Amino acid sequence: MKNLLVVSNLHVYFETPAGLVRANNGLNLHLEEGCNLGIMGESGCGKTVLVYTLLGLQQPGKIITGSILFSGRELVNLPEAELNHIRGRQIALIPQNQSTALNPLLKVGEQIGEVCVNLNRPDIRLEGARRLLSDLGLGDIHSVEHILKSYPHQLSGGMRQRVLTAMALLSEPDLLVADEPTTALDANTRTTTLNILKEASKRTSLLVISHDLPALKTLCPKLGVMYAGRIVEYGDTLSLMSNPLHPYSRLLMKCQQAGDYLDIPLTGFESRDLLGDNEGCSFAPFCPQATGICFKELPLEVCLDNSRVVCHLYTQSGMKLC
Ligand SMILES: Nc1ncnc2c1ncn2[C@@H]1O[C@H](COP(=O)(O)OP(=O)(O)OP(=O)(O)O)[C@@H](O)[C@H]1O
Ligand code: NI
Repeated sequence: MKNLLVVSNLHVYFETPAGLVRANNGLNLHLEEGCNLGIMGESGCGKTVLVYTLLGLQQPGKIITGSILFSGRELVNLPEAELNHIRGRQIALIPQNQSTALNPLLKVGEQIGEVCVNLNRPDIRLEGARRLLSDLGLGDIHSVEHILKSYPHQLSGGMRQRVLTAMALLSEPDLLVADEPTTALDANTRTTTLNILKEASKRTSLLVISHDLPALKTLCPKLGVMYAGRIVEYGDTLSLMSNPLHPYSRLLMKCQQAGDYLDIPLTGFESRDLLGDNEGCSFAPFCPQATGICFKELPLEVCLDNSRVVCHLYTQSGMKLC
């Protein structure tokens, strides 16, 4: 299948008073057209930085090198005017926090109208939004009308999620990025959100960032595990879950089985660890299988059947480099 997104050796650094924060540090990933990809990793490993970099929304003070090919087009260093054309149109975002993502002072219908104007698509206007909202699980047209005339605070979490998803889908994007779509939701809203995203994935490819492994299992056939600014393992979601290869992935899966929540750092890894220019593997200090080389040399990516893993355990065994 053709790749929609190929990220190669992406570095996103921030200059801060404490030093250089290496938030994405040699990150590789690819997403095939029509195939959803999930990314999981504990808090602070650089997931949201990746999302904002894909959308060209990083703040001043950052240094970005590497390559982001989207539909064959290089996004790194693309002029703002051209990025503007891609952002929100070909790549859309459902932001992390649905309760603050909508303007509390404007009715939902007005906000959707604004999106249409920004997209320069007056043709889709509210008619398209009505259809989308109804396709996203509001079969009853009166409910749709009710939503359009409501202020965000008058809606339930599930309804706000439908509105945000409908707004993101209005431009018929090729890629929809959802940053932590189920975090901090009650069980009902979480189920609704998963159904909405499933419906959305009939129209577009999804990149889902989440701590919620069961949600990723439901939505994404492919999974990337992220640690300290890198994807350390990539593969089929089901096989990665049942047979993780990277020692960090093994730890993640074990914690999930035990029901631990990944907002709590599970390795003792802290943001300040992104400050050092590690010679070796960032996970080595926490890795039960680390050997001398892990502290000295950065492991290269190794390709196994359907997966990729960045770990000396596999480079040492003579497996094929990607
Ligand atoms: N503009 C910035 N300037 C300096 N450091 C930044 C900036 N943006 C992000 N960072 C740092 O980059 C690191 C990664 O942050 P990021 O928000 O991507 O984490 P995350 O994986 O999304 O975590 P969470 O799961 O908690 O959302 C953090 O240490 C953060 O403090
Ligand atoms: Ni985040």
